[in-house]
Amino acid sequence: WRRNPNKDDPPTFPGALPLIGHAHLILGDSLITALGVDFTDKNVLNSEYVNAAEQMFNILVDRFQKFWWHSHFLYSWSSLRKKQDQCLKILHNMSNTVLKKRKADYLKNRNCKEIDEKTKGPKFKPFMDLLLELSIEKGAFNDREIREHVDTMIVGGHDTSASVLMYTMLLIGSYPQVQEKIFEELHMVFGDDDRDVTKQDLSQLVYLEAVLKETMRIYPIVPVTARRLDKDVKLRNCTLTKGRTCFMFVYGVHRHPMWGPDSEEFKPERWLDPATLPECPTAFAGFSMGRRICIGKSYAYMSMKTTLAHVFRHYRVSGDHTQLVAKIDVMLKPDSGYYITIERRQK
Ligand code: HEM
Repeated sequence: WRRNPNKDDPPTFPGALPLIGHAHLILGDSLITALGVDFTDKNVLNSEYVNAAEQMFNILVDRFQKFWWHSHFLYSWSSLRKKQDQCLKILHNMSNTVLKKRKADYLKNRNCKEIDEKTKGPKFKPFMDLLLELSIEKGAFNDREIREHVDTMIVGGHDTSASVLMYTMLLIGSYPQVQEKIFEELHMVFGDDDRDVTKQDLSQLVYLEAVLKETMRIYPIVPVTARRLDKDVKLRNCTLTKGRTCFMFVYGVHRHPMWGPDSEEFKPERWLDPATLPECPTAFAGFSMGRRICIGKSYAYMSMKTTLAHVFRHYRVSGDHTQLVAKIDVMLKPDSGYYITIERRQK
């Protein structure tokens, strides 16, 4: 199925999986656990929000590319700024709604929760409830600060795992021998059973994890990261001065010669032998690195492995990564759509 850039178009191959729907499920699941709100409910995560988030990324890149808009004064008069305000209104509206709803629920259930915890032990708490607890019980955050965390969480968890899954399927579809190895590993763990995936299963899906890592190396969906320097940083030939913003080109780091002469090739096996990986611990920055590394990393691996374990037990994917034209933006997005076909495996 070629994922058409026009998301409303139906899949063109019979029997194709509703991947767009699934992408939303992944996003929905991660945000239920993070924010405690059901984002698979179309009234909560609607296309208006998704479009606004996508447009916001485009606006950021557009402003960055036009130096005259770097001036706050000139930018404040631009049409782009107007568009930005409209998008932000939609985005903030969403995080405010989430915040209001959870806060009301939190206050309503506060007493029951205390009794519950005393009698039944601690229960699972979404990240959002932890923020609210710190805010309401300890005064650690005000509403604006919580809302900003909610914004970060929605943007951080939005479309990331879904995009990585699309790239992974494209590469798996382009390398049939990789697909067969995945199938064999799945068969070893699950046999012919169509059961759900457990945490213990996930730790056994070593090759599948290597495939995910290799995909994120070749196609890092956050291809560039930015940091504002809070002190001077001395490099070999120059010093980056405090107060500047630096951009790190993750896409380039992932294809650097330190990965070996085959750095441009898709080889999941390299992840199975530490000797074939670069010595530098930050050579892989698919989830960024350091203190601000992605907080959803472990969750993302679990959800992506679970999804792939379900898909590849039943379906065979064909793809052609050579047709992919990717565009480096805030996220690495395909300009060409994804060339993927899916068919059911014969029993
Ligand atoms: C394969 C999936 C994912 C990838 C590749 C990914 C990648 C990243 C990257 C590269 C950053 C750092 C951005 C920077 O340094 O400027 C980041 C930050 C973040 N991610 Fe993820 N992410 C994924 C999934 C998720 C999920 C599922 C969630 C939430 C449930 C999440 C929540 C966050 C948050 C909150 C931050 C900001 C952390 C901070 O600034 O301290 N991510 N992610």
